[in-house]
Amino acid sequence: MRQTFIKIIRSPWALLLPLPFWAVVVGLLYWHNQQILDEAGYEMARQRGEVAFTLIQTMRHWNTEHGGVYAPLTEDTPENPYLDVPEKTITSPSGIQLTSLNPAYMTRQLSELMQGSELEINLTSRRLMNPNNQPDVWEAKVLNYLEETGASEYVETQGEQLRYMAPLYMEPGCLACHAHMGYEVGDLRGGLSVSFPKTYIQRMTHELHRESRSTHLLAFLLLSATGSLAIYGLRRLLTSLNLERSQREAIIHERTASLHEEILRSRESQQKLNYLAHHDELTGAKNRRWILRQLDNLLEAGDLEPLNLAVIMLDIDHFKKINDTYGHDAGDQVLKNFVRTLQQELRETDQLGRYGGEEFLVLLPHTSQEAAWKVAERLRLAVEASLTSYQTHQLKITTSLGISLQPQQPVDSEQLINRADEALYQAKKSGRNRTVIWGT
Ligand SMILES: Nc1nc2c(ncn2[C@@H]2O[C@H](COP(=O)(O)OP(=O)(O)OP(=O)(O)O)[C@@H](O)[C@H]2O)c(=O)[nH]1
Repeated sequence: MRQTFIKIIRSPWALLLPLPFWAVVVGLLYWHNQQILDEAGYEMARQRGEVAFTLIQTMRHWNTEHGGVYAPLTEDTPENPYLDVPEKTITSPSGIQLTSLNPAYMTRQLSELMQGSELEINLTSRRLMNPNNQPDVWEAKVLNYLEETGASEYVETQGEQLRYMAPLYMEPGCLACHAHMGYEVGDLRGGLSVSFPKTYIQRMTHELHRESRSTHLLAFLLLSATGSLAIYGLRRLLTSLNLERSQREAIIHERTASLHEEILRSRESQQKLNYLAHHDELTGAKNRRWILRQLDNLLEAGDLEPLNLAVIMLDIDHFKKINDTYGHDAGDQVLKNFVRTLQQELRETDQLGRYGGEEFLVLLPHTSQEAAWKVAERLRLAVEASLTSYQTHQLKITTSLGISLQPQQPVDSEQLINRADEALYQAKKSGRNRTVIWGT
């Protein structure tokens, strides 16, 4: 989900994303606003119709309350043929003929006067006295509606006209003229319709519509631009975060690698230290400390029968000569080859260690004097037969060996070594390249 979001934001089309989004949102708001404006237009039309109706109705009340009013009898105001009241037409003391105008007659005259103007009114009747009050099709339909629902008004657009109609109910004052038609107080007698061109409302709402359009367009542009800017900012933030992350990853990678190297180095040096703790660096044989401890351990373990542990001390004959003749490096090579030769001849349980310089110790546990002699001789002969290649030279050496055996009366390691050393000394003294057992 998070990855998909990041993928969308980073796509080249992401900056255009706010456009359809805000087009839909602002479009809906605009549509809603249009609905409100249309409703406001309808309300304006209704109020205009209501005002006109109230004015006419107030005049009709006024007329009714006076039991009709007199106006001079003229060609435009003839006697009302549908009015059946006493003194319908009278003559004033000055000889002017005055005829009685009831509310219906007066309304009709007003309606005729208003004809052709922007606002027209029309009086309609349910039970006709005056055929001029015949409702048109729309009015007849609305009268039925008003009678059925008891609604106080009705507004509708008809073609290019907005039409408003409100009911007229029979009032006590009206009965004087209309009782003979069978009306009772409260009966729907007819209605007064008001009509005016739709353009009247359109004129008033046009400006509002225009303003609404430009406001919504502006809002759409601003919101889309802000959205695109926000996405642009987000993309930059993502890029910089990404960069920072890769830099951090590179640093971590680098540090991990160097840490790894460091660990390897320290492991290697630890291994070397461990090795050097037990071995002689030049020859690879066990070192002096180790071989002496090993001897102590063998003696302390106490599982050795007397005369069953042999210690051989051996020394290269005239080794100094090799150093002096061929150099120290040649001497080193001879020492290494010497150890290799000895190791090849020894069992796994036998221990070889460098005692010092060109002197070595071999520990032979569970070995009798006879067996130790054989081993020593085998070693001596192997060394004698070996050759060390150094540059163009093939160097030959011999070795002298002294053997000491653990006696009946136990002795310590130092005594055993001293005895082996003494035997070695004897071997050297008696001509070298030989084996001597201590005490024989
Ligand atoms: N190249 C080399 N020489 C060593 C090493 N350790 C000791 N030596 C040399 O070994 C020689 C031992 O000489 P000596 O003690 O006189 O004994 P040698 O010459 O073998 O004579 P003998 O033992 O009497 O036969 C000395 O010259 C030491 O410097 C080493 O690790 N490498």
